[in-house]
Amino acid sequence: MENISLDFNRTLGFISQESIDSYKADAEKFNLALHDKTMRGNDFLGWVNLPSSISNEHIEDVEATAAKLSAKKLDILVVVGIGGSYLGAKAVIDALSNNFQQFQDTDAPHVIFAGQNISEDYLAELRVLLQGKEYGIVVISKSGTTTEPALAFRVLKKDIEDKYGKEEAVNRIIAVTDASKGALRQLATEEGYKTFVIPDDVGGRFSVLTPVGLIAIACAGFDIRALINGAKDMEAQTSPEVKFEDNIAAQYAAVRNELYKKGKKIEILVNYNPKLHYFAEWWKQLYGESEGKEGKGIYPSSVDFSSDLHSMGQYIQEGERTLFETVLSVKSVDNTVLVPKDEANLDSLNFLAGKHVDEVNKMAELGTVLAHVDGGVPNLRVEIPKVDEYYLGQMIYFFEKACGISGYMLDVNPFDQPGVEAYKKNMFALLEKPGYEQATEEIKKKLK
Ligand SMILES: O=P(O)(O)OC[C@H]1O[C@](O)(CO)[C@@H](O)[C@@H]1O
Repeated sequence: MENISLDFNRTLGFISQESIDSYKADAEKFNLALHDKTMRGNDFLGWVNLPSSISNEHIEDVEATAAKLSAKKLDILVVVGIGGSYLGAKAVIDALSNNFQQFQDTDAPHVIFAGQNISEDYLAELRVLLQGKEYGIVVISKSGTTTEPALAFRVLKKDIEDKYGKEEAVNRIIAVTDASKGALRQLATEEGYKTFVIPDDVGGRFSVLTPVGLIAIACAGFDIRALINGAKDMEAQTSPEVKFEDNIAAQYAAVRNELYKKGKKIEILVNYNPKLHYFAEWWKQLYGESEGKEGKGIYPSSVDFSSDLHSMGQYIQEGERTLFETVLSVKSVDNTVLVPKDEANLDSLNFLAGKHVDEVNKMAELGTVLAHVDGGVPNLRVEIPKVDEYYLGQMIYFFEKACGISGYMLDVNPFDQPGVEAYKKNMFALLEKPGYEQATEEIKKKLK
């Protein structure tokens, strides 16, 4: 069985192999610390051995729940959540779905999302869509109190109860939340929703392999066992028993930290497959929320190539030299399109006649890497044999483990997110939430 692989040779013109190797001791120490739970944030390390600890009974429970919902012949499943409570599911479902899935008649429901923004138009247009559809809801919140999903669910809960009646609505709602605390836990218990627990020791951005991601991915009709198996294999391949020189998670952490020390402050995750757009969104939260602390951290960015070569290509080629790229390179595609010969050849593309379109994409990828490296942008490459559940599972765990090691190399706590509270406090003060009277007064003075 092939594995995903990491190639950082096109960073060696900017940093040395010796400098990368100098991270060996730290990388191995920090990897071990993730398993021994001996460093900061050690209350949130449940993800480290999660893949190998998921029981068959749990998987069967998730699959049975998905089957029960699907038996209702749902047109749509609405997943309500924000941040890590939706990005993992969105990333995996998008990566595995037909590019035009919304126009496909499939046995599985179309999975769409809500509560990931505060757009009145989005919610209004979703409500209209749902009126004419058979649907269910998965509402996900680890804290159970995040405003965006809570607001969306308050609206959608009333709608689904109005449409189906209270009793049937309960059969169409699944809650994924804390085992014992939070508003969503209380609501789910009072209403009698089928609930799944987000383990206390797994933070949102690391929770895609818990019911947070698994329920929606299973309802979308995808193979969560293969996803978990990929993650399980990568858990083994990046364990502390695997030494630095063979451990791609440790190496990725070392290379990105050495590039950061050399002034490369922005990492751009690059894909050449539009289905991976939301994988980058998931990766941005994972790294941005784990490392952006104490005035430090690589800023995680992303582009969709070759499309964004026509929008961001100029900056990446010739802008401020604080960038490096990590390219997600998919080895094999699922379909075949050959370039046809055209007698008139007005577009002068007959030199491509008979080639696979993916061959053009691959040469665009290689040509871009060479141009960007020549332009002063170090390049790493993660090769993925194909985009399926198994290799997505490998990718998820690879980036999670590397993130933990990298955050410790940066000397931050990778597993908290104190900075996310600032906007919430201001928002509640401006909305005059009860209990925020003093904050309201202060913020209004600030606005005068
Ligand atoms: O699942 P919850 O508790 O609603 O949190 C959603 C997201 O909001 C954050 O807590 C940030 O506010 C993320 O860490 C998390 O993934």
